[in-house]
Amino acid sequence: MSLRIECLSCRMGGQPILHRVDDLEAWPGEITALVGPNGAGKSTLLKNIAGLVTAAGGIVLDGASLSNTSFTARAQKLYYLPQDIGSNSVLTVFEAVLLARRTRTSEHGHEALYKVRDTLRALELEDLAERALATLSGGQRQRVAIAQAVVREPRLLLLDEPTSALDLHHQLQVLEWLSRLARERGIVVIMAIHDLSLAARFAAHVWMLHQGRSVAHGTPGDVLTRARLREVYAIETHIEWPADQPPRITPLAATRRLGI
Ligand SMILES: Nc1ncnc2c1ncn2[C@@H]1O[C@H](COP(=O)(O)OP(=O)(O)OP(=O)(O)O)[C@@H](O)[C@H]1O
Repeated sequence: MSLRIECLSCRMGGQPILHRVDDLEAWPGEITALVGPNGAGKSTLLKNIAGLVTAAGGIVLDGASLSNTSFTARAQKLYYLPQDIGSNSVLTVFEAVLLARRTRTSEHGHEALYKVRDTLRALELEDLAERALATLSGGQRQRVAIAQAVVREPRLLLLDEPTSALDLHHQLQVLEWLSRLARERGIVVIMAIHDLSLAARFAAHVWMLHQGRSVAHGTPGDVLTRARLREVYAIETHIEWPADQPPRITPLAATRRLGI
């Protein structure tokens, strides 16, 4: 399975948001990082792929256009994890993840319970299994949302800043686990992310958006250059690609005052 974006344009609130975003491809077994400054159009692009927003242009999954696929049929193939996942639910963590599993498959009995337990264990959520969602911290809630996404076993996983609320341990733990899942299950994972060091470390491909346009795509080394980060993010950076350590992209200074 691969996903291809062809000449995608989108308007929201009467305004053009995405402008002919073209020639982007994501492959199974790998994480594709979607990067760009605030308002670049990352969430809008993910919502387009998920079918939550109407767009003109092509979204092609496995050679077939998703644009003509019903929302229900899309939901069988993909899962979109939004940026805002606030919840006041009285469901427990276990019930919420089980419900996510059961709405995806019709399996009965122990299999769903095993899947839920495995997923909770992988995300270090076992100790929270009986807690109500409404009582969790932001980072705990975010890990439950990731569990709800993954337990459904989608073929295409769209994650909007999935590590934004996580501490350093859980950022690495979750991204290592997602990388392994992508590899083992052959899932296409597309993840919007602001931390460029994590993008460089975990993504095989990077799509960069700026002002609703695709400005670069390719390997992290090709896309995340000092010159491009200066142009797109208006920052000076120090970038290292050590052979024996993870890549480091350190922001040094903003090169112009941001309008406040
Ligand atoms: N419902 C809407 N109506 C009108 N404009 C919208 C709507 N949703 C988003 N926008 C605008 O579309 C542009 C892209 O927003 P989007 O949320 O896709 O950006 P983003 O790259 O995900 O940003 P961030 O990094 O801040 O999450 C922004 O200028 C935003 O204000």
